[in-house]
Amino acid sequence: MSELTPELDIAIDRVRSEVAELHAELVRYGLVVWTGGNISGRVPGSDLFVIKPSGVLYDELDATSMILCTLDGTVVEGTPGSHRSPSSDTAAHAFVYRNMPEVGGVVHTHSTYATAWAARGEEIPCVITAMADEFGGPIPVGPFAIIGDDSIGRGIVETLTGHRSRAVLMANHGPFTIGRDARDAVKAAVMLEDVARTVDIARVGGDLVPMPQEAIDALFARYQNVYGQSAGAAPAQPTSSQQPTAAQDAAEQPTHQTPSQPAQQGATA
Ligand SMILES: O=C(CO)[C@@H](O)[C@@H](O)COP(=O)(O)O
Repeated sequence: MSELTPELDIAIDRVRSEVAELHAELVRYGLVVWTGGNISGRVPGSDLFVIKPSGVLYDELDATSMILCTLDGTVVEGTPGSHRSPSSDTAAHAFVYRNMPEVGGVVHTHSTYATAWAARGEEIPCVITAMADEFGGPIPVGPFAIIGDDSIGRGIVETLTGHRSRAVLMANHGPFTIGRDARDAVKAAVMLEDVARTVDIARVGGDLVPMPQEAIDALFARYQNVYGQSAGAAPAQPTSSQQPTAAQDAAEQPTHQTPSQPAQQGATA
């Protein structure tokens, strides 16, 4: 296990806070009921990840209730939250982190429309530009696997390795999503449920109209590389009515020189 240096402690605390806060997004976007979903985040530069405790209500979650695990899914004893059992899906998340080094976050939900496609064992065809943007093609179905060993994680890795999609519909179970970090994986889960609902409703009304592959490729490339704000985008300037007065300016001058902050990272796709 990684040596617990002060720098690593800071990184762990940052991931704890982010993963804890992101669970509220699952509730906000209607992706979970009760405790039926989980998020984990890899601690960058280490062989550790943070995951939610099993069966704990989302409004009881905070940074200290997250559970620190090694990449084999073992709880790091003596760390905050380690008195509880980690998520039922800890083995699956750990398997993904061990086998997909580029993945920094994993999410699992039973969101309604995505889980309905999983119940049919049917991939979601890429028939809307929102899918091309976010997933670059269809949302694949993974094998039926039950909790208890590496089978769910193995199914996720075998399905998503080399696939553009950051989401997989595990047959008869529900969606798992991956991302470069936990926030990216949560975004994938949110966008997945949106497109699953749209395509499901569209299909009720009639035949789905396929999109040309070259259009899907072009949309995916644009969205992944151009959409949103560039990293160096200047922060929004206040409008004339919001111009601070001289007094406000003076009041906001720091009493000490703080190091200049890097330009605000713009929102990215
Ligand atoms: O899908 C399942 C159980 O089948 C779990 O992912 C879900 O209930 C959430 O469990 P946890 O609270 O993360 O242990």
